[in-house]
Amino acid sequence: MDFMKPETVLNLDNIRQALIRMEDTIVFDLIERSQFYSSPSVYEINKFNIEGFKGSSFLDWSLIQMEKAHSQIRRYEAPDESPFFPDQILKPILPPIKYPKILAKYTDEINVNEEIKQFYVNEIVPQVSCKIGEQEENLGSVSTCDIECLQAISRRIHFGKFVAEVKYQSDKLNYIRLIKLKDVKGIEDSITNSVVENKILERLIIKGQNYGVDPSLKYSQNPQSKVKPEVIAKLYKDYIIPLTKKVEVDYLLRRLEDEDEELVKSVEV
Ligand SMILES: O=C(O)C(=O)C[C@]1(C(=O)O)C=C[C@@H](O)C=C1
Repeated sequence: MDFMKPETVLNLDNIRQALIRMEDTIVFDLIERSQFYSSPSVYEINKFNIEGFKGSSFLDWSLIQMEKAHSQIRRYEAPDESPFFPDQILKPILPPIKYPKILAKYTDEINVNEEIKQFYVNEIVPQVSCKIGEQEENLGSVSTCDIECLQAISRRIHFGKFVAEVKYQSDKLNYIRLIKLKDVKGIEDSITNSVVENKILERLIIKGQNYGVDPSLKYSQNPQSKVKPEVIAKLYKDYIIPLTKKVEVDYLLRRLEDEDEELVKSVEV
């Protein structure tokens, strides 16, 4: 898909292909994280005395520095990128890109990164790290690895906005009615496709089994998967897919803010 060509983005098959490709990134990033100890110091508030950063963790501090640098190279101008600290990012050094409008005007306000950070730290880290505890010399590596994981998961989850936009466009009158009724359950049901969800979970098990082992050991007695494939599938089932759906619902609930008023009025509820 090409963000300069909205028709390639607003296509459910293309979006689902992109989501499948993102599974690879996420699975590999989690495998990277599994080399390290859980490292609670990275997440503890005020663990290190960093000037001007009272109330933050070392991870937050690292993430802010990274987002400042990435914002200057235009990362957050792309419609598929959402910063964790939107009020801290800087103006790009490179000239702005004029992306055509694909999503509704309030898109940047739909941001679940705080929830992503919470489940990443509280659920993912303890389940994927090789050991509970820490190794002082690895704290920096842990935080850079965490940033990779968080950015990949955030991009995947916020892709829900594109899914929601396609679904809205393909069944506008029904969605306008559901949105006017504030029928959250109705919207949730209409965006849910259990067949697609089950396929994702099955595929993740296979990816975890294949990507997580040294290919030369694949047929040995004890190939030792680096992250248990079931753990990856369960993280998707319990957090990544539900949060993607939350993004879709949150996006749709506001969709009439960017719709023709006459059309909205004409839909009876
Ligand atoms: O592919 C879709 O239709 C989506 O809405 C995305 C997604 C997902 O998170 O992968 C979420 C909800 C659907 O039930 C199926 C899959």
